[in-house]
Amino acid sequence: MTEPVFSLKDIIVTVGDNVQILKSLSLDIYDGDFITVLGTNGAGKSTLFNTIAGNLAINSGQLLHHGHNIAHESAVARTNYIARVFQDPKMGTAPRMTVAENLLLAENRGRKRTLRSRGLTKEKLTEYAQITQVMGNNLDTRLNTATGNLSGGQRQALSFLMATRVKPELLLLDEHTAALDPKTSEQLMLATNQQVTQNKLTALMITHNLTDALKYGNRLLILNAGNIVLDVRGDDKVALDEAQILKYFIV
Ligand SMILES: Nc1ncnc2c1ncn2[C@@H]1O[C@H](COP(=O)(O)OP(=O)(O)OP(=O)(O)O)[C@@H](O)[C@H]1O
Repeated sequence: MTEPVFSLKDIIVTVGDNVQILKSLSLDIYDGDFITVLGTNGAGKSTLFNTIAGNLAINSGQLLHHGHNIAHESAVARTNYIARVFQDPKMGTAPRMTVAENLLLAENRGRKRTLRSRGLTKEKLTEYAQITQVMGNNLDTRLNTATGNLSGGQRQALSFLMATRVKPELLLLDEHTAALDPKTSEQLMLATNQQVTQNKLTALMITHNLTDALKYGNRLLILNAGNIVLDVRGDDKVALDEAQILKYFIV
């Protein structure tokens, strides 16, 4: 069987007075997995992402990347192979820089100075027009606009493109469509699915939208009280419905 790209083994995370918020959580993430992550408020979904991204220390257990324990690696070091898109459109982009400048910045992430691209050439701008056009929200007409002047949907689409400009080994989507109006949210979700499947990205997506969780991805997780209570993939996921999912939403 293929080795997982990331493996969480018996992860315990405690806060405050020894309160466990992840309780011996184990999870193997395989190349190409597109996993939707559900759970009640406070179930531990963002804590799981913070743990994987290195924003929260683990108390015990192992976090393996291709078999190597990265639990003590800094969050900054992990950005070389893990990318994240947050719920808040203001995060993930530099507001005073233009769309094109932000994309160039993302492209240079993790590269040595000598390998950096030569700046915003005509060819680059043509390439950026093509990749932004795919997002279907006129971002391609705003390449020279300061990011702070974009709509929330355009800014989230840009955050997504930046997170995936250099193909990450793991993409963490943290309710990235939740702050958008229904139409814009659906548009970004469709573009997300297209990009994740076409580019064979490995991704975890937290959502409170049961329809999206069922519709997208090859695998679905439900967290409850700091642990995984359901982990289904393939045909088992296809066979799930909202009523079955809701049975796992125990507060
Ligand atoms: N740094 C922290 N200090 C104290 N408690 C924390 C910390 N981080 C998370 N928690 C607590 O851990 C629990 C899980 O929080 P988490 O944010 O992971 O839940 P969630 O599933 O993402 O919820 P939501 O759907 O509301 O975003 C909550 O009870 C939260 O209050």
